[in-house]
Amino acid sequence: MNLDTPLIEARGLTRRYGGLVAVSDLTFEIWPGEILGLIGPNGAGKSTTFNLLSGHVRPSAGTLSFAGENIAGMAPYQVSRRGLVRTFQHDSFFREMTVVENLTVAAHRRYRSRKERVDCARRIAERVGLDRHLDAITSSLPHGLQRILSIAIAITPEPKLLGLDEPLTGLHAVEVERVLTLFRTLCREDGMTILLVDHNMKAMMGVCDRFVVLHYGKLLAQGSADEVRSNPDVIAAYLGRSE
Ligand SMILES: Nc1ncnc2c1ncn2[C@@H]1O[C@H](COP(=O)(O)OP(=O)(O)OP(=O)(O)O)[C@@H](O)[C@H]1O
Repeated sequence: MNLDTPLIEARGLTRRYGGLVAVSDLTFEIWPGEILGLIGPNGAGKSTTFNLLSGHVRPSAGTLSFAGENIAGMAPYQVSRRGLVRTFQHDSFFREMTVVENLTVAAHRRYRSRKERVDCARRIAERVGLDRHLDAITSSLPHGLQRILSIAIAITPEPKLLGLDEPLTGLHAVEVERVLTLFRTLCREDGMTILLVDHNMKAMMGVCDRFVVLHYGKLLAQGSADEVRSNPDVIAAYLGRSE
């Protein structure tokens, strides 16, 4: 991994919906090994930016590269094959299957033999702390563990960049801490890069290395938690929201 080269490089990224510019001339980078928080008030363009990166939305203008390769306009499956894997706001797994069965399905693309897939499933389960729940039916797990399973499925192909769309929604405080610890581990120990979008600002401020702040689709600010927290433009954009 070349730490001097951005993993994501967006230049003038723009997405229009008729007369509405959801993302406007956005230029930013995501660096290898960081947890980047994408924040901004409601309607700022976070989801659209996230969808542009993962290929779920096509740019109207601008360039977008991932690990040095132009990915603007690629389909989601092409982007994910290159190592940019995302989660969605809803959990995506087979609810009536067990944890190990879900993870075995997720290992399908990486391994050919059933034994290799099951071994991989067990390894990933251990990595994220689901090893005690291998045979639990997924729908019977507490919400926090279901969320961890979604993340486990996303990391099974060993992505270079893991995009997490509101992964903390609906989790109670203990579950949030557990998931944040997992994010830190994935970055620090597994060398993964994480893009995080979430409305839980306290958690975001605690876990993200750096922030990109959007407002009306434009880049408003970027920097560390302290830098964006003390930025008058950011404070004004949030109109005194204390979180
Ligand atoms: N498919 C679409 N068609 C038309 N307008 C859209 C579409 N998707 C998003 N928009 C508009 O683009 C703007 C940015 O929306 P987006 O969902 O990216 O913001 P957001 O920061 O994720 O908001 P939130 O925090 O509320 O989820 C909004 O004005 C939204 O209404």
